[in-house]
Amino acid sequence: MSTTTELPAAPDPAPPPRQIVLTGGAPAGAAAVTARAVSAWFGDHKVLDRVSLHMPANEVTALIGPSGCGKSTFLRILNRMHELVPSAALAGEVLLDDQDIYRAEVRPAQARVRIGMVFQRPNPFPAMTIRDNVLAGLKLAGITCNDRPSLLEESLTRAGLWNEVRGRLGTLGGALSGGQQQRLCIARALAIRPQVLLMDEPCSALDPTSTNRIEETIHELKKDVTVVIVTHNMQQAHRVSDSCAFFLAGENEPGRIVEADQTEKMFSDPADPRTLDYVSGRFG
Ligand SMILES: Nc1ncnc2c1ncn2[C@@H]1O[C@H](COP(=O)(O)OP(=O)(O)OP(=O)(O)O)[C@@H](O)[C@H]1O
Repeated sequence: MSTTTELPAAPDPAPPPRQIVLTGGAPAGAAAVTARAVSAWFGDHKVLDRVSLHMPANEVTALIGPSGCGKSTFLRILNRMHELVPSAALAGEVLLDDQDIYRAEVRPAQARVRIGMVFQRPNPFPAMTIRDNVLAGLKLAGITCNDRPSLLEESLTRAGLWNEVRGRLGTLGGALSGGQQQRLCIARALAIRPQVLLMDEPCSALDPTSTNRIEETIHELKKDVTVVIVTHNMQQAHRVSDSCAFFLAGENEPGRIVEADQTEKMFSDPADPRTLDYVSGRFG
């Protein structure tokens, strides 16, 4: 006797994931940032003197050095925020890949779409929902998105927050913990898909567990964004960065870079003894 066995029907192939398309934003992919002979002033107070530094694409560069040596000023020059201070002036060039972000035809807002920033204190819009916080930058930057729910999920996932908030996207951003608020701010910065993310002491207001989460996030981020981070925490600089630049200002002198190199070299065998003294906690 012969029997025929019907093969079960093959399952339908899963539909391909819909591609999220942003219109009016930055070009895709991380970009390198190069500062050439950057000097900066507040009024007649010169705070940086001819700082040159290359920050490679898809890497994390840490800016380290004692308080007041100009790290934050340098960071703010990299996305044209320095010029928001009325007395501020600067000289030199900042190249994003090979284009000067200070050339006449570039509007500051355009530069800030390509080079996002996360600040020391989490600054979500407290009365806005988590969803609206993340997507807030699109409207401000004049960017449209074909699939906002997917962009929301993508941004929160990249910021390491999706699993914690996926069930309460309509609740207020101000109700999250400090560490979650900082990751919400990272998601907000990522939602417009910048090529570079600047982080100014992003963990200094956070507990060790939240700090750890943000460091993990930074590791993930460099796959598709260049990260430049200011940190006073030498262990953090060592853990998260590929290269470091050590800033120092003498008394009544502007800040300068003493040395910049691969992080491992800076922490184990720096060229300048002042770098070793600083990274090993002997001053600053
Ligand atoms: N808005 C401002 N107006 C005037 N001077 C300023 C302003 N911001 C910074 N400065 C001065 O510029 C110098 C460099 O400050 P900056 O904040 O860049 O240093 P920093 O290395 O980031 O310090 P910290 O590690 O303490 O944040 C300091 O002398 C500071 O007082």
